[in-house]
Amino acid sequence: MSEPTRQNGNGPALALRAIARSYREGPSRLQVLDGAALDIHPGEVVALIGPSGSGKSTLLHIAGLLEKPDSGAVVIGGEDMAAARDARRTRVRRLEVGFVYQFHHLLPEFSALENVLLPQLIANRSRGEGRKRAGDLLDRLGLAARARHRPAELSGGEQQRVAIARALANRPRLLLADEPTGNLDPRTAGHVHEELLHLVRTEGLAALIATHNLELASGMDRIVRLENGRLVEERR
Ligand SMILES: Nc1ncnc2c1ncn2[C@@H]1O[C@H](COP(=O)(O)OP(=O)(O)OP(=O)(O)O)[C@@H](O)[C@H]1O
Repeated sequence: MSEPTRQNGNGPALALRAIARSYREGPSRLQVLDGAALDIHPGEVVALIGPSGSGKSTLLHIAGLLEKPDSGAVVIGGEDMAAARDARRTRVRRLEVGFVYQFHHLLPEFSALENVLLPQLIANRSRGEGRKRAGDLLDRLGLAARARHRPAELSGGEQQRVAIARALANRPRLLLADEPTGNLDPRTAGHVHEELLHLVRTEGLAALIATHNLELASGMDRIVRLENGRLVEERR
């Protein structure tokens, strides 16, 4: 199978076009997304805001190829992944998309370093190269001394930093994050958020970060708000 091609050029890293998604709700359907559209260019960090239940997680799952829209296009690197076959979607998801959740979802029996190494082994990177990348990312997140610790031996902030390193391990073009600091105390959340932004910027990624925290949102390049199933650019 061919490698996903990097057609960065001047095109967006992610383009969402007319995304619709509804869920069954008893006898009727709940239209969560109804024509949502968004372009994110390489190097851009976009905050995704909207009230609880407005569809932020649904939108992130669709952008991250974890879920399919009912209609619309999800263009990653110039290719519409909504129309792609499942094997292709899985491959692009593994190599091109990094995901950070509110809870770390690290594998408890593995060390921090191994948790960052694993997605690289799944993507067929050599163990040596993978360890180097994992060590480098943990180092940049201030976790050099914690690399051999298991998740249960780490603080909440440290666990989220490992989850961030894991998301970036395969050098994705796109980082998607769903309340990545929502489970941390405000001070730690601020620190981890700054480190996440710094890494995203130095790696030149595009990022879409859902947050309820308007202060964190205001530090990003743009803010988009989910409203009645559509994305509205927030004026600043
Ligand atoms: N798999 C599903 N089946 C049925 N309904 C769903 C499913 N996933 C989400 N929903 C519904 O879709 C709506 C949007 O949910 P979603 O989790 O995307 O919102 P959100 O903006 O991320 O909310 P929060 O800020 O509370 O995390 C909600 O009403 C939810 O109940």
